[in-house]
Amino acid sequence: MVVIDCQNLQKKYKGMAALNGITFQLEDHKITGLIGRNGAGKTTLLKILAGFIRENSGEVRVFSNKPFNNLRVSANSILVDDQMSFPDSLTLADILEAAPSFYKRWDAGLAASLFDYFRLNPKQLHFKLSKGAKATFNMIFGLATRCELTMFDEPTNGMDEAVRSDFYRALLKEYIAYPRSILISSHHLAEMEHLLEDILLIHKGKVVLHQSLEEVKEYAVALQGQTDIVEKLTAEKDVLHIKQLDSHRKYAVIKKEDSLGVEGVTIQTVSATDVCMFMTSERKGGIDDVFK
Ligand SMILES: Nc1ncnc2c1ncn2[C@@H]1O[C@H](COP(=O)(O)OP(=O)(O)OP(=O)(O)O)[C@@H](O)[C@H]1O
Repeated sequence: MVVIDCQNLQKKYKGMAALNGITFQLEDHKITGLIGRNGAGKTTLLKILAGFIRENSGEVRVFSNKPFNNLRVSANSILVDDQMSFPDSLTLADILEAAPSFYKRWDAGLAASLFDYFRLNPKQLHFKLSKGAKATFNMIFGLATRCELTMFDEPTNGMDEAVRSDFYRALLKEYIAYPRSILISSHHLAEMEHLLEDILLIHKGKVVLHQSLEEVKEYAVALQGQTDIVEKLTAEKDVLHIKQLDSHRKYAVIKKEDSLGVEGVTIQTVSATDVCMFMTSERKGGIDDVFK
């Protein structure tokens, strides 16, 4: 079943395009990583999907409904981010108590166990929590809703190493026990790679790549060897990244293809993180280009 359907989605802020024709579909029961550089449009996309803001043009459907101001969408989806706000007068315990009246699949047992594990104080007010404690509470809230569509925007921001690793584990365990559609934006692809089935890579408000993680890992190869041989081999190719290693050796990343074997050149795999970084880089040589 298609949970999210975006067709040529556009969003502008004061005339500047944040989303510039986003088209993709998300099937249910998958964990998808929403990856992109700063300013790529990830938060804007998530806010539109959650129904918080409205697109300027194009089509967006969540559970076949337009999400903006839609009760069916908001009761079955949640966006966990650092802007989640609750009434100032409510303690954390009050928030957890009120949650099931809106989220019908709310799991009070899970919320209570995670709350204890992370040693949160039930009498604390949400707006007074530290950055890390707020991120932890929001994550617990998001998981306990068991919403059919659960979206996280940079959920580990502010969490320490141990909490981040616990979060990824809790997310995976929850997903296995109660499958749902999870869309998670992060700058830390490498550390959450083990969770992901698919990658949705966006750049400048457009989808650059939407593939399974396995396909992304197979997307490119790196050639390393004598400069003239590497240059000859990559002359007609779509080069994603290039780096001069020393006075006579070069490193180049190209789209994977068969029969590249040439003596004097080693062929290496390219990680999903690097594929995403190279495909969204303005310069083929990255930061090195600035110092040429
Ligand atoms: N409320 C706003 N008013 C004006 N411009 C905005 C607003 N929100 C976002 N933008 C702009 O829209 C573009 C996309 O921003 P968005 O926050 O969606 O990107 P992002 O991929 O989430 O970035 P980051 O990884 O840095 O959080 C950026 O150029 C940003 O400056």
